[in-house]
Amino acid sequence: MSDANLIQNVYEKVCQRNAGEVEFLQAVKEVLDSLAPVLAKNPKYVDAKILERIVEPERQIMFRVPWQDDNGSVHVNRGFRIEYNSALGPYKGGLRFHPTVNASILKFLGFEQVFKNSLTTLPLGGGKGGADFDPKGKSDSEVMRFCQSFMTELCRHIGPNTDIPAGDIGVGGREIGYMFGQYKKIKNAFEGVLTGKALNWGGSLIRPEATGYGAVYFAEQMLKTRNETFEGKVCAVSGSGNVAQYTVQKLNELGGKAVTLSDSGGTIYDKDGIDDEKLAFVFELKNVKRGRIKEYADKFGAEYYEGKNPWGVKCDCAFPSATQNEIGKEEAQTLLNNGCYVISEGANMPSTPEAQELYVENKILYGPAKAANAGGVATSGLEMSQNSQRLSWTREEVDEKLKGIMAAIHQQCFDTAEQYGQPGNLLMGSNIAGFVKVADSMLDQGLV
Ligand SMILES: NC(=O)C1=CN([C@@H]2O[C@H](COP(=O)(O)OP(=O)(O)OC[C@H]3O[C@@H](n4cnc5c(N)ncnc54)[C@H](OP(=O)(O)O)[C@@H]3O)[C@@H](O)[C@H]2O)C=CC1
Ligand SMILES: O=C(O)CCC(=O)C(=O)O
Repeated sequence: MSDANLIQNVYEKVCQRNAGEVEFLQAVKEVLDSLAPVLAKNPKYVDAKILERIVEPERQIMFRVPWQDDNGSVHVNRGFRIEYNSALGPYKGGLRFHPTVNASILKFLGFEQVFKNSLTTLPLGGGKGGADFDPKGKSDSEVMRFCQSFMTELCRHIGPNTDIPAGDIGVGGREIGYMFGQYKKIKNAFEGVLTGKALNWGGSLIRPEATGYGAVYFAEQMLKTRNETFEGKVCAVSGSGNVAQYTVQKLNELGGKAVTLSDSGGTIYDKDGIDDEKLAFVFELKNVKRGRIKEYADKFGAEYYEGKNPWGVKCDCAFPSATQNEIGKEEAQTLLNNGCYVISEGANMPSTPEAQELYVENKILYGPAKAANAGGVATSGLEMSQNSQRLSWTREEVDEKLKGIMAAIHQQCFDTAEQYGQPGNLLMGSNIAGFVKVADSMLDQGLV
């Protein structure tokens, strides 16, 4: 059978076994579509059925999460942990609390995480988890009770050498704190079982900043290949949560001008730029008051586009930092028509396959999610190292390491794309470079 046919067969089997899981199937197809030249060079992967094994999660855990609201009413949510692949190290990846969470979304995220973590060069396997719980509009006490109930079950499955969750959409410092407290109480162990912890009790400097900073460092590396910098570049950023906030902060520091932010209600457009003072308002609005981005427009007289995303705004660079499939073919074409030529994905799988095809065809500087947003999990890896050594590194030390890791990831993707005859195609480069290390480790470890 030809390698292309083998890949098609594997994909069809995944479709049959995971019928209707559209996000998961999309993520699998993207990786498989890059792999024919790797199989041609490495028949050992075919013989050992690496593709058939790598698409299947090692373990999928689903559980009931009962909790009580402030009025005493009982609610039941569904919790998950997908322990996808441990060839490179313990399972590592975030937890998402959002009403749309289901097995398909967490399997796509877990699958992506395997290759992303491989690119970081750190010893991290891949996993993801979460619940269809919506923290929006809930009191702190309700969020705490939910987190405690979630961890009461999850704690059986995780540990500092087994599986180390972190944050993602809807899970920030507050939620990590409540979950850590419950884990410690049940296990009677103060250990590095979660990352994204607060500094006082085992967190790392720069972890909150890392995903956003990393996406900007990655874009900086892409610009460097054309002898350019961020100086004067107009940047569109989506989302207004953790990743978006620190993306804007780093862009400001490097001379870029961020002009948009968004949430599920709409987009703000500030043609003068979201400077550090305005960004401080966003930090307070989103992380303390937990308000809507529209209030930025009210406060600073910026434009507000109700129900719209930022991709219609003229920009040089785009940083999708909200959620999956937020840039479709039409939005991608609009970005290109408006002169955008740098896309660095802070969110996971924010571009549809049709949008990705346009980026590659037009040879723009495209940093795919599993490479461009790997700074978050990489810094989680640095948090784990500090926990193991009972040490805390300085802000400068962690930031330097993050910068070095992002440059190394870019170089790996760039070199791999060249090696496989597709110079500049970092989509292909990231998929192949991420895959090869995991595949080789699976071969080393036998049929497990
Ligand atoms: N945190 C991390 O370290 C990492 C995060 N990522 C990815 O980055 C992205 C953002 O995560 P993060 O910043 O942590 O999450 P947050 O919860 O802090 O922020 C998410 C932001 O995205 C918006 N958003 C979420 N869903 C939608 C939607 N369906 N439509 C429009 N806007 C939406 C939210 O708006 P609203 O409040 O209205 O829902 C909010 O502004 C995700 O794709 C995540 O997987 C990737 C690597 C690491
Ligand atoms: O820091 C981590 O472990 C998880 C980060 C994450 O969820 C991601 O990279 O998507």
